[in-house]
Amino acid sequence: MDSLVWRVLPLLAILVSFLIFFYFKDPNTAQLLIKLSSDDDCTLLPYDHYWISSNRIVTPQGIISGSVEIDKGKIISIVEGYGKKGSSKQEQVIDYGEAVVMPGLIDVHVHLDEPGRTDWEGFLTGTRAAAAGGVTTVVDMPLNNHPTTVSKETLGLKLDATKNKIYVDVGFWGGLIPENAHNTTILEGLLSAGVLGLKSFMCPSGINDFPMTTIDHIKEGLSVLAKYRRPLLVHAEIELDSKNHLEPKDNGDSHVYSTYLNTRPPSWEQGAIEELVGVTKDTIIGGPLEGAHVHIVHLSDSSASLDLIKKAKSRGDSISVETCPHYLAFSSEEIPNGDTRFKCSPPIRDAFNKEKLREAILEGHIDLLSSDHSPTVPELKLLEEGDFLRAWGGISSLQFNLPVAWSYGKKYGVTLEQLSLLWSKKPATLAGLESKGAIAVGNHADIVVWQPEVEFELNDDYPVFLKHPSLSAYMGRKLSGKVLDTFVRGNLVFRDGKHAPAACGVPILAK
Ligand SMILES: NC(=O)NC(NC(N)=O)C(=O)[O-]
Ligand SMILES: [Zn+2]
Ligand SMILES: [Zn+2]
Repeated sequence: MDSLVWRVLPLLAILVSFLIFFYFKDPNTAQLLIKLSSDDDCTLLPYDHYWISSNRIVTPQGIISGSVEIDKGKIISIVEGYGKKGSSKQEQVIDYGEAVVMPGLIDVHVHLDEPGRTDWEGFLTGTRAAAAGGVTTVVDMPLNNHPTTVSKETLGLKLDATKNKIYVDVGFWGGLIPENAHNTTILEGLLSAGVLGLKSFMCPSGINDFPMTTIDHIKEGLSVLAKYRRPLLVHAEIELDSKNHLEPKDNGDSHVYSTYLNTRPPSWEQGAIEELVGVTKDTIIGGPLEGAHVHIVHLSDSSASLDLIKKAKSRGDSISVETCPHYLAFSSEEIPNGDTRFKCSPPIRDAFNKEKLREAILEGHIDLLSSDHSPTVPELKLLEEGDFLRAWGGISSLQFNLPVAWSYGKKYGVTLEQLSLLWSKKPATLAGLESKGAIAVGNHADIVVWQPEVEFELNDDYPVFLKHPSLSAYMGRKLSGKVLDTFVRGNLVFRDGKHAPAACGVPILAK
């Protein structure tokens, strides 16, 4: 008997050390090995009623020095005066000193690609990266996943795929494609099932089961959306005929960025937006499409396209526009030959265009920022070949939204209050997330705590949680703005490089 115990014990010890090794080596593997389910595993904090104090809390009324009281996931009071917690017991106070306490970022343009293309990204990797970057809510695009999210049933597949995998809250855009634009039953089914709005392409999307829509499909979609009071997001580029193309430079060498840039001129964006504003005129109060809203995603052209949007806004159209950090950080002149990490559509344009986009942000003509995080696998990004014409278009950036927007934005005068409008309040409004987007009493305690002054380099030692870190155009850059802690509905989901043991984000469905 004794000898049996002595034989089993070492085996048991080996098994336990194996489990411990995998747990600390790779938390994803740990999730597969050990089923974690308790509520306590959702948060790195041992209590659910606590205060967060800081000298720099970004609120809708400005930056205050004080404390935010959180109870069971909600903000229940905000007290001005640092060190004055409003409670005599003050049992649980997290004092962040000079670190900035800001509403968590809401990224309304993220391609998580699950189900169907989890080798590109996925709910687990994407939302872990989001949490590490202070993004507390993402809204997932209806394409690159397979099948695309174009019906109640395909939304159901998305929801199934989120189980135990989302570290932050996730909403969903549904797809508007010719097939459902003509079929109100499918479209209403999708909207009733809870997508926050619809998304369509005015040019080929690169995904077979996500065909482009004409302006007539868009009108049909808007008339349904008007009833639900939810937005239509549009990839606004339209393929114009060859006479509108600029002459290819550099002999059409596909390893040179300008060759690709010339294939998608600003007139493609202008052409699409011209058609759109012809329709958004009907969204004015009292108009036939009152209740509908058009949101133009990832605007790159800061000239005529932006003018059209400004004019439509001043006329009272229900229209908004986003741009992405890569259009504010990079310019075409700097993109090295063959570096396909920078390929996206619409393309990154020249430095003059970038400056105009920056001005438009400061002047309030651009409503919000989003990442358009759209990764793929290395084989399709063609880094080895460096072929801009054949490589997949999409920038990988979700984890770096905050430090990138801050590092490049502060140089031209963006303030913390503006950042929180562009990344939290306005995106919450677009997506209809009433309890998110601001540090305000009654709201979800979705909070990022970060140090704007701390600099770091995105090198190989930096903990990147994206599925394919090497595909991000930001690798190798020096940035400022280190995320310390991320709270999602009061759960501390990320602290100083480490995630909570379990994924307790929730799917957000519109009612
Ligand atoms: N299928 C995509 O993910 N496309 C995306 N690609 C980019 N932006 O290059 C997009 O949002 O258009
Ligand atoms: Zn797009
Ligand atoms: Zn996109």
